[in-house]
This record gives sequence, structure tokens and C-alpha cells, in this order.
Amino acid sequence: MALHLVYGGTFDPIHNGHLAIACAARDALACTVHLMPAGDPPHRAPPGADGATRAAMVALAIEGVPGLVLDRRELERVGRSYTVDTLAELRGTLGASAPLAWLVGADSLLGLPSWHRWRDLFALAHLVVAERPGSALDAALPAGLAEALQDRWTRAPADLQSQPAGRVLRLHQPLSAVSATAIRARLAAGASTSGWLPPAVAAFIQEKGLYGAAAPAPL
Ligand SMILES: Nc1ncnc2c1ncn2[C@@H]1O[C@H](COP(=O)(O)OP(=O)(O)OP(=O)(O)O)[C@@H](O)[C@H]1O
Ligand SMILES: O=C(O)c1ccc[n+]([C@@H]2O[C@H](COP(=O)([O-])O)[C@@H](O)[C@H]2O)c1
Repeated sequence: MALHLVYGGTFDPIHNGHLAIACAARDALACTVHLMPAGDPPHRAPPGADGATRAAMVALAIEGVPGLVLDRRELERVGRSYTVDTLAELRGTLGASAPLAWLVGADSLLGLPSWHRWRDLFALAHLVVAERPGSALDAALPAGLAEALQDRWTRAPADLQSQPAGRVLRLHQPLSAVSATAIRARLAAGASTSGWLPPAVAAFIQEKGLYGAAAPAPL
């Protein structure tokens, strides 16, 4: 059975760092990546752009990119977008034996113990962790997290295909220092975001004047 890999994020906005890890995961695991904008993301201030707008930017970013698709389910659900609820819903649809995985950046993994019912996640899905500058996976992990992960690490993508849930795979992709926070700050300051955004997303942001970006002057 093919691995169902979900990449959840606020995507406020989606940027080239997101696309790089989605493509790296697709290639390493030979599967489709389902990008899932969070409707009401837990543990952070409300996004600058609404859910429909963030999903529109994801759709523009992945247009023509093989193996990346948009999943809107968290935008259609009322209430906080807890990952454990999303994975339980997917597990119900896919069945108990289907391999299911959730893709996160290293900073998200380090914060995992603050997630809603985080220990239940391992029974529902595998975790795929992308390295991120500033979030060391080689350093000592917080107590509790290290213990929860210690027997789950694998280097073999095949383990994520042959088991339904519970393994953790580290993705060794080229590092990208891009963040949505830095992009929003640059847009608001009128500074360049060249190379950080997919061109169609950059054009959409300018056209809509999102994040304080100046709309282009009329001809
Ligand atoms: N450059 C990157 N390298 C690796 N992982 C990343 C990168 N950017 C984002 N991620 C991961 O992608 C997921 C979604 O990220 P998110 O949409 O919050 O982007 P962000 O750039 O971290 O945004 P913000 O700066 O607003 O927090 C998270 O798990 C995050 O760790
Ligand atoms: O379920 C939780 O408690 C939880 C806490 C923090 C983050 N998440 C999810 O992790 C993904 C990345 O979150 P963020 O804030 O880095 O964009 C996104 O899909 C969030 O909904 C989930």
C-alpha cells in the first residue's frame, strides 16, 4: 500500500523552504505529498492571511509540480486544527493497516511535547523530520521527547511503507534558512524577497497587497 504523507503547516505564506522539503520527502519516500494548510493553527497567533488565501497560495506554489497536492480538510473543519484529530480522521478513512506519515521541520519536532495529545500521534502515523537551520537534531533532545523517540528512529524509507505508524525518519535535504516570519517582515518593510517565494506566490502577494506588500502602481 502506498504511503500517505501529509505536510501540515500554517503556510503564511508558503515559501521555497516548504517546497524544498516537500520535494525532498516526495523523492526520498517515492510518494505523493499532501500539503495541508492549518485552518486554525494551534500554538501561535492567528495567521496574517485567512485560510482560503493561504490555500490559494499553496495551490499556486504546487501548480505543475509533480507529486504535490493540496488537502483542504483542516480548513473545512471547525475549531483548532489539532494534528491528532486530523490523523485520526485520516486513519479512519485509510484503514488500520495503511502507512500514514506527517512531515515536520526540526523546530516543530523539538516543540512536539507541547502538542495536543502528542504521545497519541505515534499510534496514528510515522513522523518524517526535515532538518532546519537553528534546530539541532544532533544535540540532546528535551527529556521526554528523546525517550519517546528512542526506539522509533529509522534510516530506512522502506520501514515507513511496511508499517502503518510509529517510526521516525530524518530527511537529509539541503538546508534552507527561509521562514515565513522573515518573508512577512521583508514584505512589510518593502524589502526584496527574491528567491524565497515561488514566482506565482510572489505575484499573488503583490497583486493582493498581502502582508503590507505595496500593490503595483497602476500603468
Ligand atoms: N526552511 C525550512 N526548513 C525546514 N522546515 C521548515 C522550513 N520552513 C518551514 N518548515 C517546517 O514546515 C512546517 C510548516 O511551517 P510554517 O508554515 O510554520 O513555516 P515557517 O516558515 O516556520 O513560518 P513562521 O515563520 O510563520 O513560523 C513546520 O513543521 C516547519 O518546521
Ligand atoms: O496538534 C497540535 O497541538 C499542534 C501544535 C503545533 C503545530 N501543529 C501543526 O504542525 C504544523 C506546523 O505548525 P506551524 O505552526 O509550524 O505552521 C501545522 O499543521 C500545525 O497545525 C499541531
